[in-house]
Amino acid sequence: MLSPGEIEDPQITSEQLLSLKADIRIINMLEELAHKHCPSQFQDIESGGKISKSNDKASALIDEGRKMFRQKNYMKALLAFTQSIANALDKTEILGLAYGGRAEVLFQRGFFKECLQDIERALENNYPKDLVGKLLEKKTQAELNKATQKIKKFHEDVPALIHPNPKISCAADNVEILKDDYGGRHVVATKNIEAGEIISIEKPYAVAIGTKPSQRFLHCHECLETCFNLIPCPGCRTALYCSEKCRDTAREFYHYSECDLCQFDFNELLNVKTVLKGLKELSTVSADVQQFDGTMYKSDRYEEIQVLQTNKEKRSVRDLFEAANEACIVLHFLTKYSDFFTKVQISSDRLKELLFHHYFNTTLNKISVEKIKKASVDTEFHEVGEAIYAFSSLLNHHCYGNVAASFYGSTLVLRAAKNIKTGESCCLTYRNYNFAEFPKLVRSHQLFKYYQFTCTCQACENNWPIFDCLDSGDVEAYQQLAEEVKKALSEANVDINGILKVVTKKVKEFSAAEPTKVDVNVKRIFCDLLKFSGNKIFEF
Ligand SMILES: C[S@@+](CC[C@H](N)C(=O)[O-])C[C@H]1O[C@@H](n2cnc3c(N)ncnc32)[C@H](O)[C@@H]1O
Repeated sequence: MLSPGEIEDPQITSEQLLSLKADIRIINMLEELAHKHCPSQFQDIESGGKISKSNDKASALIDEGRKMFRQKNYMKALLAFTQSIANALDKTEILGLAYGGRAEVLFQRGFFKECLQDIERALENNYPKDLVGKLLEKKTQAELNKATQKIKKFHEDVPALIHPNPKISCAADNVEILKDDYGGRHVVATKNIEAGEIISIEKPYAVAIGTKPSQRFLHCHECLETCFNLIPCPGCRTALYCSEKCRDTAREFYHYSECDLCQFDFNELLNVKTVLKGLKELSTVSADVQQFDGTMYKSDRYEEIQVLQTNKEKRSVRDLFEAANEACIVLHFLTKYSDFFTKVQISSDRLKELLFHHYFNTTLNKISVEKIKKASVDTEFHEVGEAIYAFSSLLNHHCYGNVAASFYGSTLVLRAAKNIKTGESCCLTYRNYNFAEFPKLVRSHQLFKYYQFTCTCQACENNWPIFDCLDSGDVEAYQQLAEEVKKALSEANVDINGILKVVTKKVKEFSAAEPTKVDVNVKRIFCDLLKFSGNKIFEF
């Protein structure tokens, strides 16, 4: 793909581009430049070839899976068989063999329910007749062992909203959405909220799985739940799902055309998914329901997503170019290689504009979906993917945020990370740019780079020092608490709720003044503990 540096033209400034006003005029001007400087970029991508499913590749991956299984490297075996399943052609013996191989691995690791599902799938996909007898023996053994399976679900149930907000579908009745000239829309407490209280429980509008094998071969690409026996999209070798339900939902709402893009290695772009889903929604929902009347803020409606901030007017030429270039490339491939325009009534120019708009809208509002690795006072996080949320995106940034995020699959639960007073803004700490870890200069630079604003939070205005220079606080009491946390989270004695009560009590005692080292540590432990009932990493 053409890099923005290659079209850097001293004649153009972002002011001149933005003075063209209409997005389509900006995109067309940048497209013209791209054609002038790199006329072959579409062909370059096309010459990489359409990478479709291949039984040769699938067969090689089965061999790899078997080798890993013999070496007792069960995780690598699982990844190889799942990749083989993604590559194998539907209803072929190779697909049957890949399911059969994975069933063996799942049996070995005690995932009997998943093993039984894969045995059924192997049988439905032409598993070789001479090997069926052995597979059925495994089935009998798995049936016998099913009741002994230890891990039945990968996280606690998503909590319930006890007092729903009458105006925001995913929120509790303790917040409202306000708007001002400086920070735009933001979320404000309408009553005193105690540390730990739920603010919202929100499902994403769209998600995009990460690109690493540990992300894409162990999680559903639609709901981001952990799954050790994913099933493939029958059309491309990219998308994998935890169930037929997720596969069908994805196909209905965005994969209907994304599937054709996947074959050119456009790896699940969040902005493209959002546009495809939005267009499908607009074309299928009746005009009455579609009308955004402002009485209820909804998380599953495109209007809410479309009007999320873009900061387009503050972007550099480089950013504008990248967005325009991506929009033109996606349009080219959709036009040439999919039947998108027979499914959705829209002009090419309008589609380009929407892709351009959502490029910015997504980069500014996307939230990273995390998993937590069990530890005591030093918790590790791993990203599963990225998602876009209509309400949670409205929380502004604070370098010592008062809201904690936990994920259950892709469902995002926001809770107060300390006591929040009526009228106070509810804020997250974007990309974890917190005052204790990053000096003000670094925070300002990064926040401006990613979000185009200058932070004026208490920590920035009052120049709070970084962790090492803070007052210590009651260290003795902290050490005692840290020991209790360690004990409560030790393998033999996991008692999240008990220890959470103890830590919540401490967090509620925080004063409004500059935090001490102990305050910062206790708040971090508190936020981590809130996450323990959500996504976790499981040993396989
Ligand atoms: C994810 S959005 C938050 C919602 C946004 N305020 C809106 O109106 O849609 C991020 C953008 O909000 C604004 N913002 C967030 N935190 C801010 C803060 N502390 N001060 C000023 N602007 C802020 C910036 O424009 C930033 O790019």
